[in-house]
Amino acid sequence: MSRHLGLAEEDTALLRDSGALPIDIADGMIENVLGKFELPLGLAGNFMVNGRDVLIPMAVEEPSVVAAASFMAKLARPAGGFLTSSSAPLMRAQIQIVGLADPANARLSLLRNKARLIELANTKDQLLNKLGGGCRDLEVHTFLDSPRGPMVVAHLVVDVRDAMGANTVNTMAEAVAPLIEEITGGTVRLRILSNLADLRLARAQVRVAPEHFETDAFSGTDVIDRIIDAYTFAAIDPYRAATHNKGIMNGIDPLIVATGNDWRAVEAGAHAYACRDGHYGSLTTWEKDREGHLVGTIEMPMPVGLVGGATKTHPLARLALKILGVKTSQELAEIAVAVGLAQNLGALRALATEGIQRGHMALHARNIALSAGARGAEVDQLVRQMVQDHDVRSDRAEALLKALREQ
Ligand SMILES: CC(C)(COP(=O)([O-])OP(=O)([O-])OC[C@H]1O[C@@H](n2cnc3c(N)ncnc32)[C@H](O)[C@@H]1OP(=O)([O-])[O-])[C@@H](O)C(=O)NCCC(=O)NCCSC(=O)C[C@@](C)(O)CC(=O)[O-]
Ligand SMILES: NC(=O)C1=CN([C@@H]2O[C@H](COP(=O)(O)OP(=O)(O)OC[C@H]3O[C@@H](n4cnc5c(N)ncnc54)[C@H](OP(=O)(O)O)[C@@H]3O)[C@@H](O)[C@H]2O)C=CC1
Repeated sequence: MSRHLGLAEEDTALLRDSGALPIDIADGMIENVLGKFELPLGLAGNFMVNGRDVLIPMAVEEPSVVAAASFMAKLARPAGGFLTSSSAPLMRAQIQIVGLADPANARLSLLRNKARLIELANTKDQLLNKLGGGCRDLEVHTFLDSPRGPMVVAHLVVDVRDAMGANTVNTMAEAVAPLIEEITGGTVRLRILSNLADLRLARAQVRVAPEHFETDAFSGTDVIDRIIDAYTFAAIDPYRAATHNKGIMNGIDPLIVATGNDWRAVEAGAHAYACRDGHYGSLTTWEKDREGHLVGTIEMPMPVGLVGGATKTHPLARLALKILGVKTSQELAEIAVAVGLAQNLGALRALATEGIQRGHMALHARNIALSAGARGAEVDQLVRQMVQDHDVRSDRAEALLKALREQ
């Protein structure tokens, strides 16, 4: 496996070693370090993204996630896998201005001084400028009747290149605050990025022919219609959309965690974007094309980096990026949404046909066996029995284990 992944000796040792994150590095990452909390790191296969085969490292505790993603990536391959694109890595930093008698006037004064403000912001990150990034634009939003009086919010729009960019844009926002006060005569309060990263979008699309969905119980066309009904349910009903989008994040979060990125930022952006039209809806769409093939798309914010945060400090995050073979944050973002799309399809296919429990519980049975106290070969024996009997429960696992040990 290591040879197939092109890993060096030390990479393989890192994966085998339970001490992949040295305690002194962990101690430098956060405060009051007590120890380390580990998660399984799996590898989803079969993914082809823009014609390139790519293995997906996934750090996750939930069974059947890696299997479902791999399964759907396999179904996607005959029609070319996933096609992706993305916008430039643009993040927004917000600067809140209060105490203004004349918000409309303040807005125009800020826009008149746009070039000065951008220039000042760009003095804060010479390296980013050299790399082709930097502050690109200024937007000004006015809230005339907030419960605390008028409020003006300036947005710095910053190309953060291969960083997630929170620290980068926060530094810029703090740097321009005094000039903003001078220009507007108001008082600056918050200076912080927005996690609604709606200018940093990643997109993926996939196409699957009906024959790949065919089973003994369902025709391929029937499965496609059922998947589209399932999607429509999420599109119209926020109670369903929350679960549907959770299924998408089942694929995305494990990749974000494995690469040392900030999953809270990705989650916040995803759900805020899902209600951009004033209605919480699906992050994906599922339709049938003229040939009767199922076509799925996803478009959502994906603020991820290859530098900064824990991406460089956590040894396994570096290794995950090496396995992915990505060179830019945009490539990583595009792969992340492709995995989210595959994961969504996996859940919809199962839910719309046989139901989620058979496939999920068969894999979850290992967890149940482990928590009942089974170890080594006992785990497989318990799993085999529970799956065969369609009876995956803790009390059953405990009873089976007791009987096994008494033999
Ligand atoms: C679980 C499966 C894939 C079984 O599916 P299956 O058809 O019973 O299994 P199979 O043994 O025939 O395997 C089919 C393929 O699945 C993959 N596969 C199968 N097993 C493995 C494995 N161990 N490791 C890696 N890959 C695996 C693999 O690609 C394999 O093909 P092969 O390689 O054999 O040619 C299927 O039942 C499935 O996709 N279920 C959906 C599971 C799911 O979505 N889980 C997420 C958790 S539920 C949740 O939290 C979200 C939800 C559901 O609420 C979201 C929503 O409501 O929208
Ligand atoms: N609301 C939120 O989401 C918040 C998140 N955070 C946290 O912020 C962290 C991410 O911030 P981020 O700004 O990415 O991290 P860093 O500040 O650690 O890294 C970004 C810096 O890396 C340098 N750099 C080197 N190579 C590149 C390159 N190719 N592209 C871009 N920059 C490069 C840049 O300049 P230089 O080295 O010269 O500075 C850049 O400013 C995460 O840990 C996140 O959890 C923090 C606050 C709020």
